[in-house]
Amino acid sequence: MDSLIRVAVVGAAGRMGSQVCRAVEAADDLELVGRFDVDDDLRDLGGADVVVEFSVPSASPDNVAHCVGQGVDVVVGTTGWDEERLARLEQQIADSGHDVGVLIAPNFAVGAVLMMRFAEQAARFYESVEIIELHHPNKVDAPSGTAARTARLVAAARRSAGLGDVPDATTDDPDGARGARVDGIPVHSVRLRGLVAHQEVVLGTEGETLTLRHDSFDRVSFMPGVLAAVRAVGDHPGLTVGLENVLDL
Ligand SMILES: NC(=O)C1=CN([C@@H]2O[C@H](COP(=O)(O)OP(=O)(O)OC[C@H]3O[C@@H](n4cnc5c(N)ncnc54)[C@H](O)[C@@H]3O)[C@@H](O)[C@H]2O)C=CC1
Ligand SMILES: O=C(O)C1=N[C@H](C(=O)O)C[C@H](O)C1
Repeated sequence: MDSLIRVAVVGAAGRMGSQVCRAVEAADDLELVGRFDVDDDLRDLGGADVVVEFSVPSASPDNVAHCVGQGVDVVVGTTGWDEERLARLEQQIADSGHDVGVLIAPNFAVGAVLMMRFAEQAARFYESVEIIELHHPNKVDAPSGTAARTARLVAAARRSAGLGDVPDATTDDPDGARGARVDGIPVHSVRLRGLVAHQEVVLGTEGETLTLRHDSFDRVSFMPGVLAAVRAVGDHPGLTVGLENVLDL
């Protein structure tokens, strides 16, 4: 049998981190060698081959930079990776002198990845599009990373197709009822006890609408994607954004 992949988890005490620890322990080809959370010294990362990072947006860039500096591949699920952060990370990888791979995915659920792809494909056929993301009320960031990425993919597809702004006659919205705009696409965030992670992409044109919806009812839904990324990241040196890159989509 090939040697086991040694995995450490950063953010191990959190909702996602603890689920990842259980998934790694249950996998025959992986070995859990470290659990790190806030205030732990990451040092040599427990001798890990791959780190899985699910912490908070304010801490993730430093944690990932530490792993890169140690020459350890990283799978990142934490949100908040805007263009500026990604550019800085790309430079850190280039400067590290290590042939290291970093895979960042805003959503590891296969259905969510497909939803993003379908939304991108559908975008050019519809004049209107809005995104509604719905999450548990303990989530600290809004809009969700998934919604932000979906909006950017849809906006790029619309631009390629020569579509202009989404139609919207609103001139009077003192309470922000029309939601946020990400790359010109309206995004609405709902926080509700009982939910886990959900998103709708609603597209409309004359006489018809199309609704794409994905629901994660349990955090186990993210685990096949996380484990696929752990197994693949060593074959993807440099920075990779999106699980679709290891799913052959
Ligand atoms: N990509 C994906 O598929 C998914 C991404 N997420 C994202 O993952 C992140 C974590 O989500 P949850 O687990 O629900 O949050 P959580 O709040 O349950 O867990 C975060 C953990 O990070 C720890 N932490 C805080 N500062 C740290 C530091 N400096 N170093 C190491 N650990 C630190 C906290 O103590 C906590 O244990 C969020 O950004 C969330 O949006 C969540 C679900 C799926
Ligand atoms: O915080 C969460 O729970 C989730 N965060 C990610 C996001 O912001 O898109 C992925 C998923 O939606 C769950």
